[in-house]
Amino acid sequence: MLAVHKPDQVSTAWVRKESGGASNMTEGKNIPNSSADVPFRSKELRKQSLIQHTGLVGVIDEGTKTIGFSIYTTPDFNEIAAHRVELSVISPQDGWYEQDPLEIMASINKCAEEAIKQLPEHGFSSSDIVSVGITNQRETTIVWDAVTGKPLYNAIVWKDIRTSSTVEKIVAKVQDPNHFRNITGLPISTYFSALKIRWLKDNVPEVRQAIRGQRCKAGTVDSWIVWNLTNGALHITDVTNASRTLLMNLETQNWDPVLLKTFAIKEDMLPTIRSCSEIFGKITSERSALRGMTLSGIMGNQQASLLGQMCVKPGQTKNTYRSGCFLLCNTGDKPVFSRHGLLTTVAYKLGPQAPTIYAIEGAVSVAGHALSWLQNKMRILPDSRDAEKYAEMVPTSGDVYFVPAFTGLYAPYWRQNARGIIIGLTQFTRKNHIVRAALESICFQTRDILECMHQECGYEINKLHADGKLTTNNLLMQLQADTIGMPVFRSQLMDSTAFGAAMCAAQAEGIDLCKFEPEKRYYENVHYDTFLATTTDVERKERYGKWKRAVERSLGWVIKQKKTREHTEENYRMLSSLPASIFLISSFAMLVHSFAATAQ
Ligand SMILES: Nc1ncnc2c1ncn2[C@@H]1O[C@H](COP(=O)(O)OP(=O)(O)O)[C@@H](O)[C@H]1O
Ligand SMILES: O=P(O)(O)OC[C@H](O)CO
Repeated sequence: MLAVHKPDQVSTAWVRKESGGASNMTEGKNIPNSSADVPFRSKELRKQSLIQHTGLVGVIDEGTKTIGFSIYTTPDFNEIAAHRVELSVISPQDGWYEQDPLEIMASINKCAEEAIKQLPEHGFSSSDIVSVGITNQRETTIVWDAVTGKPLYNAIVWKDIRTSSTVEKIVAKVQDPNHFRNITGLPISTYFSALKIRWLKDNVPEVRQAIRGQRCKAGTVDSWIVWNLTNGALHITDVTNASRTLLMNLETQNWDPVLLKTFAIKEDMLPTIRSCSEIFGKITSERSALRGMTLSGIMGNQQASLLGQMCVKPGQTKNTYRSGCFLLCNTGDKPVFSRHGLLTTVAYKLGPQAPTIYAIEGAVSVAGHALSWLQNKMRILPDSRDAEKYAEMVPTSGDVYFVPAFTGLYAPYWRQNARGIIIGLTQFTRKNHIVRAALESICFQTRDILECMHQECGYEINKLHADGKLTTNNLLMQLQADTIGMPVFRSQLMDSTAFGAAMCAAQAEGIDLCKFEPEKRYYENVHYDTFLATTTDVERKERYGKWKRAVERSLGWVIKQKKTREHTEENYRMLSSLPASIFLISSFAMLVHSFAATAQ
């Protein structure tokens, strides 16, 4: 059941044609964005407000698949100019995902240049941009030479699993995948940057050489962008990105000496950790059309969308549906440590003196990516945007379940040895059933995480905020409500991530974008489409039970990790080179940490 939801009111039927914004969804190589492509889904929301503008904010949105630069008016939030391009992924081996750091910078520069060119037609110029914010894919790691400014290897992308065997070795040694959880909030997993930096150090001679010469810098993509935009003057990251490295102490919000020692990473390689919203410095790169502008916001993209969705009160939860899915639940100023596989992360810190707000997160590695796979590899979908049309042609998935564990399963399972399965096939199964099962897999994985969140935090989560490209798929949204038995509020803002990042950047300049309160937003139109559940408890229980059985069958498929370069490199001795004493030190330090925490 689908309804348009105005604040405090569920109104008449939603008309699909009004959703609009299709041009923003284009998956072409270059994704043009005209002035008509303001970030709202409904045409009615595109009305220019009559309020006095207080300057423009630019946002660099560096996603895994798409890079964009958008320019917004303040204090209202209207996207008046934007340019987006797709970013290539290099996959030299199964489970390896890399991106070219130079392509990242070239794309950012291109997007900024093209977006700025659109300003005069709206009566603005680049000098009206008062601040620039960055939001980026998290965990993805880049190392570069501080002297030449050149990358020393490709970026290793968050979902890359080349360090699986290292993870297994560490876990075997410490006997607990959660050994560092009460320091970092994270399990030991291929997902996080520490493992990637360590791999680069052990496997790339140029990196080792640069480390020896004290010229090696490492960081997540935000740091690489800032370094380049400031000609190497700033090596910084923000606390949300730092909280995804497995190197940051959640309590002190500094690099943790024990973890640095454990992964043999020198602190001087790493960026300084700053808040999400402050005046970081000026953009000086002569390659950038943003030269002379102030950089004042940095946030990991999933935390940015939590903020952009206005999930500012404990218990408020959002899910961003993109290549992966990322559910974050705001837990206020106290970190909640998970016992069921969720991550504890920094949600935001809106200024050096502002309180740190935490979130608990469940990450799903494969969501929209499953549709891309059906499109590009299986070729049963002409385009992932056709998924809704294909899935609607059948009333159910025909009892087919699809567990897209292409690189193992993330939360709440954290099983690297799982692999994808499609189960329940009969002679009547058609491609439409499989497409529908792929959509349902996104919904079931979301439910897995929501159940955990409920158990971990005790919050009565009774609605889910949804955003991300995939949410244009109405059937997906309806299936989601039907799977979890609660309303799904689809944001009318096309891009909550950019909104969160824009809020951060604007705030440092003293401009409040919507004051972080939904009711203070300057536009008064529809905020959300609401999708209401149409299933009964019994139906949900039965289908979810089957999903769980399918997941069971996907676990443990990989008996031994495939032999990769990582295993054959003579010089790769992560754990053999890791003296037992380090683990003793780390265990001792953990005891001290726990003791300190208990004493408070
Ligand atoms: N209109 C759509 N309908 C269904 N799926 C879509 C649509 N647009 C994008 N996708 C899916 O969303 C994913 C890409 O979203 P995007 O936000 O560009 O990715 P990323 O977060 O990785 O940068 C792809 O996996 C694609 O399959
Ligand atoms: O750009 P996305 O949506 O793939 O974001 C990736 C996440 O930040 C990874 O943790």
